[in-house]
Amino acid sequence: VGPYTITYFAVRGRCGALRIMLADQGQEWKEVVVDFPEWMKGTLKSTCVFGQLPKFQDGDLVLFQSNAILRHLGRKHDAYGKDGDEAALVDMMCDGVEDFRLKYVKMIYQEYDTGKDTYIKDLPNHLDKFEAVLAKNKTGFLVGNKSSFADYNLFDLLLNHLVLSSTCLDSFPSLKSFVEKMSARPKIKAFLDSEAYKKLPINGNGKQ
Ligand SMILES: N[C@@H](CCC(=O)N[C@@H](CS)C(=O)NCC(=O)O)C(=O)O
Repeated sequence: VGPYTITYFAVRGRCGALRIMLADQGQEWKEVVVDFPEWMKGTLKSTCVFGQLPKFQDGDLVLFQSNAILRHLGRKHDAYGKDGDEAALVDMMCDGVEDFRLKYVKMIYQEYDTGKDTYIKDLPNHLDKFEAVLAKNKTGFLVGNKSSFADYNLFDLLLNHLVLSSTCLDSFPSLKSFVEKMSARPKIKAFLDSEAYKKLPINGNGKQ
């Protein structure tokens, strides 16, 4: 096992992308699973910088905020663009994925029953932005010609959306081929096929 430890609830949630990234980069990591009753006692929460999980340890470095963790891993594993300009574009794309993820999470946790259909109807207005970037770049990645943490983040969120609506990518050929290619990368495929991945629900409230 490498230097990495993820402390999180037993869900994919905000650790989906970073687990896929670690797997694809050939890294091993330790999982510390926190159950909700234990979390509610507040002891661990009081030690978390923003009172939330995930917590990520890289040796003595302790990090919170899932996107900061992705950036850290991007820097360490050469998945942050080839130069400063590409790094800026990777940041931009990751922030775009975060905006999209926040909308998804709001629908799942606050308005699943009343808002799911509208959310699905409105999805093309979010997907078309990523479709355009992939179609323009032509390499199969959001930025440059190799995978960055923004790709893993988008890939994870698209997998969630395919569970929500299996046909949602049908009119987005670049997104469809992006998901197919990412899914077929041998280490990602092995991870997605693993029990460790399959046993975890996507979200903490059982909605998907
Ligand atoms: N911006 C933070 C959000 C973290 C977050 O929302 N964590 C949730 C679980 S996904 C949490 O810890 N909830 C329990 C609580 O707030 O007490 C990130 O990206 O890591």
